[in-house]
Amino acid sequence: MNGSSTQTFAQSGALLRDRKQKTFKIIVIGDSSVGKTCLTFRFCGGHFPDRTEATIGVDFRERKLKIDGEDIVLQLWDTAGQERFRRSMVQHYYRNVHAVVFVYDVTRMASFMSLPSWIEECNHHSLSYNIPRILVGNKCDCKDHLEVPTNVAQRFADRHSMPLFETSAKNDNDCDHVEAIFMTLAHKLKASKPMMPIDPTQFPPEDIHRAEVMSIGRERNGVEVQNSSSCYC
Ligand SMILES: Nc1nc2c(ncn2[C@@H]2O[C@H](COP(=O)(O)OP(=O)(O)OP(=O)(O)O)[C@@H](O)[C@H]2O)c(=O)[nH]1
Ligand SMILES: [Mg+2]
Repeated sequence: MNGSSTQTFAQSGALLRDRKQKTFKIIVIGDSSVGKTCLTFRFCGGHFPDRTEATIGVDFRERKLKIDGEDIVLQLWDTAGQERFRRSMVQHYYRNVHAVVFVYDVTRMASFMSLPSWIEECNHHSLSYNIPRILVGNKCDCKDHLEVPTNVAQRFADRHSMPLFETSAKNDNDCDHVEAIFMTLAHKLKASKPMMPIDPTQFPPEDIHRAEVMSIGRERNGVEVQNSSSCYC
């Protein structure tokens, strides 16, 4: 394992630097404030970020891994949970996706209740049922504030044929490790049918960057940008 990095669209040209390297696009979706940014930052940046703001559009984070002697890149798309910050980007999220991570907050039942609508959005964008999908309950460190019992989440996960992981981007000592979750996914992806490297003609970062900048401009002009709410514990 080596070479972690976090980056935004502005730097994303680097993602295309080696077309032969297998790159897997993983989208991370779920309600605002469930901890998508913190989870992806923990895996790619190696620690819990000091502070986060609500994601606007999407942020890229990527990490190179060596699996069975082969270099692969996990490219995590940390998407915005707030509808107004994701509207213009949704089409891009779902293009050429190799895996989906659904995130809810174990201390906030509403975020768990929203999961069907996130699944529905995936289905609406014709995502193949064959691509790996996993369910992640975040903020397990807030033990005194649990609202989503594990057995309820497990039943939901079983119904949707997804593995369930409960974790904490902040402190994963007592729960599933963020590292292990993404490594499990990486092994699964690596073992799946041969993947095409991301094709720059179908994945033009410049266009996406333009879309993101436009979206930021619109939102910053029209509405005050809210910070992510903090932990519920
Ligand atoms: N206690 C605790 N707090 C967390 C954890 N993960 C995230 N948080 C906090 O939850 C808040 C929201 O985290 P973000 O990662 O910004 O949430 P998000 O899902 O990316 O939100 P959007 O970008 O708006 O969609 C922040 O205040 C984090 O510090 C965790 O595992 N434990
Ligand atoms: Mg975010």
